[in-house]
Amino acid sequence: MYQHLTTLPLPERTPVPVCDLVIAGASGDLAMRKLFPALVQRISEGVIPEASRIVGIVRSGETEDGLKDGAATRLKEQGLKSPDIDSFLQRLSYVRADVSDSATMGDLNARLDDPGRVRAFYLATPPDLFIPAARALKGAGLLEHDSRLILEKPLGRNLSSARAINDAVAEVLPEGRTYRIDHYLGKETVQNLLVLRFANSLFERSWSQRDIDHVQITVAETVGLEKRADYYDRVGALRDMVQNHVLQLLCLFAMEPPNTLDADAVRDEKVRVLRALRPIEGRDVLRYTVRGQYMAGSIAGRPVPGYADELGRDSGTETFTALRCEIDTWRWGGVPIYLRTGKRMGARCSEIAVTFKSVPHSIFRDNPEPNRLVIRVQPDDGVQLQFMMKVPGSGRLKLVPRTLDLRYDTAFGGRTPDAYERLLTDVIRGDQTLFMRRDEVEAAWGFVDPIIEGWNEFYATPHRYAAGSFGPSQAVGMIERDGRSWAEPEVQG
Ligand SMILES: NC(=O)C1=CN([C@@H]2O[C@H](COP(=O)(O)OP(=O)(O)OC[C@H]3O[C@@H](n4cnc5c(N)ncnc54)[C@H](OP(=O)(O)O)[C@@H]3O)[C@@H](O)[C@H]2O)C=CC1
Ligand SMILES: O=C1O[C@H](COP(=O)(O)O)[C@@H](O)[C@H](O)[C@H]1O
Repeated sequence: MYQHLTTLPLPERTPVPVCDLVIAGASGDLAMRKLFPALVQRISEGVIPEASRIVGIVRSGETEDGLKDGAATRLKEQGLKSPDIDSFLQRLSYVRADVSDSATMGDLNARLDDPGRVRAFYLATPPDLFIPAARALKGAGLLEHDSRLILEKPLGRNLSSARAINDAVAEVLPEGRTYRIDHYLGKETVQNLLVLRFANSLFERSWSQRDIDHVQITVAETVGLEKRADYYDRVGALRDMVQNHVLQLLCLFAMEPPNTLDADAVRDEKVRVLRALRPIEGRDVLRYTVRGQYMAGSIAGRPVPGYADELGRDSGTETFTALRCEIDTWRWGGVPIYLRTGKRMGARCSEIAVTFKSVPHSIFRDNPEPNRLVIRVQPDDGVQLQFMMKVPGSGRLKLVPRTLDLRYDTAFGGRTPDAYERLLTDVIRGDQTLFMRRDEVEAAWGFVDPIIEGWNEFYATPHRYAAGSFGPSQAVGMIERDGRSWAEPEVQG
């Protein structure tokens, strides 16, 4: 049905210039699972030019050959092909340095001997290193020319620590060369949200309180702590997922049309959404938020332990949160936006489900169900539109809801690039559209901070939910109080 689409050429973008990409934290989980695979892919496709170099910063005493063997093993485990891995390894070298100490960066400085190349430093390190690392790189003279600095999330753990990082970074390089990653922005379907909204007049005209009853944004994961127990237990679901990924989805969903696709035009509109979010403060957290922590349960028939067992101790950290938000603007006034995210849920699913208002008057005996548009971010990325149809042959116009299901893979075929593939090449190209500007990050913390303060005062203990469910019953109660119910994501067997 969508065969003709597969023959359309992909849009051309400006070529990626030759670069030196330096990764601090090159032996870490993020580098091994996300950054290296993305680079293998981009190099094998010829997107990153051959002359480019990847330099990993490590602190261990292991030899370069040993480090490369370790990287090759991890990449093979992830299903990447040996010739592609070899091609990546030819461009990869390591230097030993402490990224927070400029005195240790002599070798790195010597390695970066071509000022004509685009130079980017990726801090895939614990976030408490962002300030000392930025200063040390500056002190070593490495942030000159057109150098770029890439910062991973989470940027701080509240507004004041985020500001401190942003201030320190601003002292060593301008905002135009600072790339704050939120990898959700690199996901194809998240970018498709811009196209869906602003390249189709059909939707934009209905995109407001006039036609939309409510919106549900779900980012559900089946994984638990993985190997990040210490990090996660200090952070929790609100800081780990809502402050960044979930609020970014909300921004792209709700923002006004930007005048152009320029980085600042898009980011100006996103920041307006964040600033218009109605604060949830004090005791309101009991009404408009839910905290949860998973107990033992089963996912897809497999038993999984509870959070405290995985962690090895009791904890008051939330692994699930649901919020009822409102955006105080003319476009969105009165439209509840329900957000929920959690670990160890019944299915992995990220989606934005939009429920439109019911018809004002039904001329049928059956009441038509409201139209629903589901923007599926992952898995099975695509767009589903539910509307009412007549049951064929039904004499009295019997109505049923049916869904038009447009899936990315069916529409386009081929492989969908991982978010980091897109983001890494955007840094090298110098395109900041899919990166968070400092005011965005700070506005997001400005919304999240009062919730955390309210939790500390009034809501210290999260409710329990069984692993494999979609969160605690209190989250169901929160939406049912409004006479609505959660859209249950499809559970995969
Ligand atoms: N892993 C993930 O899926 C995600 C991670 N992130 C963020 O990415 C960053 C990295 O996370 P992750 O890879 O999981 O963490 P890891 O703990 O696995 O890796 C951290 C890396 O930083 C290195 N490092 C620490 N201190 C220094 C230093 N002073 N100088 C040089 N290198 C140093 C470590 O080297 P050494 O081995 O010598 O200690 C290690 O390679 C964090 O900010 C995290 O929040 C964000 C999203 C997802
Ligand atoms: O940033 C993070 O994202 C992952 C989820 O990313 P996804 O691309 O797999 O949806 C999450 O598991 C992790 O806790 C968080 O730090």
